[in-house]
Amino acid sequence: MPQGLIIKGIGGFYYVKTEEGIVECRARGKFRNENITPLVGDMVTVSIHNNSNSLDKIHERKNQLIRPPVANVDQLIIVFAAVKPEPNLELLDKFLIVAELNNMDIAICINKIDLIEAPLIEGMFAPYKEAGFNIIYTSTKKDIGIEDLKLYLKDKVSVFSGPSGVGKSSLLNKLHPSFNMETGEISKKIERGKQTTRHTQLLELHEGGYVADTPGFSSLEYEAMKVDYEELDYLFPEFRDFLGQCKFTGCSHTKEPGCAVKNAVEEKQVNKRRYESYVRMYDDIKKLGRNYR
Ligand SMILES: Nc1nc2c(ncn2[C@@H]2O[C@H](COP(=O)(O)OP(=O)(O)OP(=O)(O)O)[C@@H](O)[C@H]2O)c(=O)[nH]1
Ligand SMILES: [Zn+2]
Repeated sequence: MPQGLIIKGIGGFYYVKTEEGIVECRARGKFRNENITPLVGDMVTVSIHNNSNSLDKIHERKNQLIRPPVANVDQLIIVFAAVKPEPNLELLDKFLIVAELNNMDIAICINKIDLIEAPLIEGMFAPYKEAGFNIIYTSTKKDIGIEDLKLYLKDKVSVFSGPSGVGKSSLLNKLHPSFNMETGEISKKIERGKQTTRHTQLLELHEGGYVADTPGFSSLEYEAMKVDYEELDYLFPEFRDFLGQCKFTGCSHTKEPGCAVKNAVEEKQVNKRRYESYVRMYDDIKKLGRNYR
């Protein structure tokens, strides 16, 4: 029986990319009974019949995003603008947590670099580079960095995410001729209502790999609050070398004496602003408690 990837779902039909081509099929009734909805990005087994094909099995998911609804996301492309709007680094830190939490690869894409001097913006993101994150600088206006971005997308299933107005739709339009997404500010507000009913599709890139045609929204930041506060430290990759070296086991790295992470901040081995972002998230998550889930 053929296996493949769901690239589109619309009106009860799923479109599965198999080795033999795209198979249009309906999901078997058992999924509805079990309250399981097949998602774009699912690996599935289908069977071919004369009158209608059926989607028989959904393979185990490695992760799943809610907005946009995509399963098995390999990579989150977190888009911020160099300016207009000014990058909100605390929000960026939350996006990074969501990606780490879901075992997704991460690329930070800083768009609109045509609007600012390169050293200024590189300085701002140096701590992220030092922490090991991939950073791509792009401009859709001046066609900068688009080829670099394509290299990151190759052979992966990627979802773009980031705040409003940073240029996500503009970037997607650059990547694939059929994206044709609405960009700009004025028409955007009118389109907003429509966007919620839009069906997400995975578009196959010429170079190999897929990109979701619906970008994620900044609501992704709330996903970050689902992490256990005890596990938050591990999700800051630049802390990892110091974990386990604090005086107290179970150190929260917020107020305890003899904390190796705080010490690393003082010795400038860990960026202070990233550390402060950690403390704020730690306090917020603790306040929310486990009721939030
Ligand atoms: N100067 C400059 N402007 C850009 C660039 N990329 C996009 N823009 C502009 O920024 C505005 C927002 O771009 P969009 O692509 O609609 O941004 P978005 O992230 O999809 O926005 P939402 O749909 O609100 O989430 C538009 O006016 C674009 O023309 C760039 O590289 N440089
Ligand atoms: Zn500590």
